[in-house]
Amino acid sequence: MNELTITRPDDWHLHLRDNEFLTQTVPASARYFGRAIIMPNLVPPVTTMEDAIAYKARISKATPSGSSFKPLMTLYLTDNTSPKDIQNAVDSGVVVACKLYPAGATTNSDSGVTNIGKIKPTLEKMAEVGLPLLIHGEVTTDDIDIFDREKVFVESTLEPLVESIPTLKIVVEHITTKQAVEFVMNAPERVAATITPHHLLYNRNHMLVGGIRPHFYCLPILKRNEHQQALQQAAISGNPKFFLGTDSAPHAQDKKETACGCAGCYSAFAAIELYAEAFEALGALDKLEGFASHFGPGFYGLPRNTDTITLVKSEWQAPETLAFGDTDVIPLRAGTKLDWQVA
Ligand SMILES: NC(=O)N[C@@H](CC(=O)O)C(=O)O
Ligand SMILES: [Zn+2]
Ligand SMILES: [Zn+2]
Repeated sequence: MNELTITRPDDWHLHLRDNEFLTQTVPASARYFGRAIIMPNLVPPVTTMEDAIAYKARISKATPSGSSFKPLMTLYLTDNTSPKDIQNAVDSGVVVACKLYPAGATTNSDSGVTNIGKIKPTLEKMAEVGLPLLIHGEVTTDDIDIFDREKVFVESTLEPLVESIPTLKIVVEHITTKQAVEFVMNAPERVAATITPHHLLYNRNHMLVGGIRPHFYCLPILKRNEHQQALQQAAISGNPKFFLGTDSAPHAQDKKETACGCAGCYSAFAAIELYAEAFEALGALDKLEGFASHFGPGFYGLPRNTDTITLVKSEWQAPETLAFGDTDVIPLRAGTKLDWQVA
């Protein structure tokens, strides 16, 4: 297949950062994504409906004229997020979900939730009003190995949470293990997962064999190839619980190439192109449209986009660097050949 036309896709997990960065990050995603779930881990985080409205306005200002790109805003849950905050968020009509970062789990998660038990009434309120809970699913305790943090979170936190609030919609974000795949597959219909392009295309060997490659460092960290294979099978399965979320998370080059580098891969410049490559390698290009364009809106209860985009098989080279505020970001696959382009 040399050409593929699909319903316009959406990105259900995206970091746009803020202020001077928006002029680069927003046009990159607005190029062909219809909508995106905008992650709230700014400094300070987006914790109130007012913050979300103001952030949305800054994103809209950076959206190219003529683009129909729609940011879908989220709130960052803290130990202090109250049921009233949830009600305000829903009433605003701007917030479509709330994000749970276990405190200390990832970039800008210091104000995250220290103990899920503390916000049970808030989560119950979310269930009542139908707001999905988006979860960075990793435990953070020192005694748990970084490669096991998602697996342990599934057992210790997700399984009891799904039971304890029987109507709460949950997205396990950026899953990276076969345990997470199995958990989501066996969970009720109200539980889904996003899968990133980098976790489909790479495993920890790509990051660590022959030299350490900081631009593959993200959280949850790349795992063994058997986990990569489980994610690939989930993505091409046609199961609507698994859908596209890039977790495109740009950091300036000097924040990645340093003694203690930040976690996050920047993929938004070529996201659907990278997914197409991954699906093609699995002989499953026919499954891309469901994953990228149908299952996400289905889960969120939103209409599908009504127009299409066309992917063309035609080799090009990913840029070595891209502008990022007054610095640079090194994109995923910098300087290498990509097979697909959006016409
Ligand atoms: N995925 C990452 O490695 N980093 C994300 C945060 C996140 O999604 O966990 C970021 O904001 O940089
Ligand atoms: Zn995360
Ligand atoms: Zn993320």
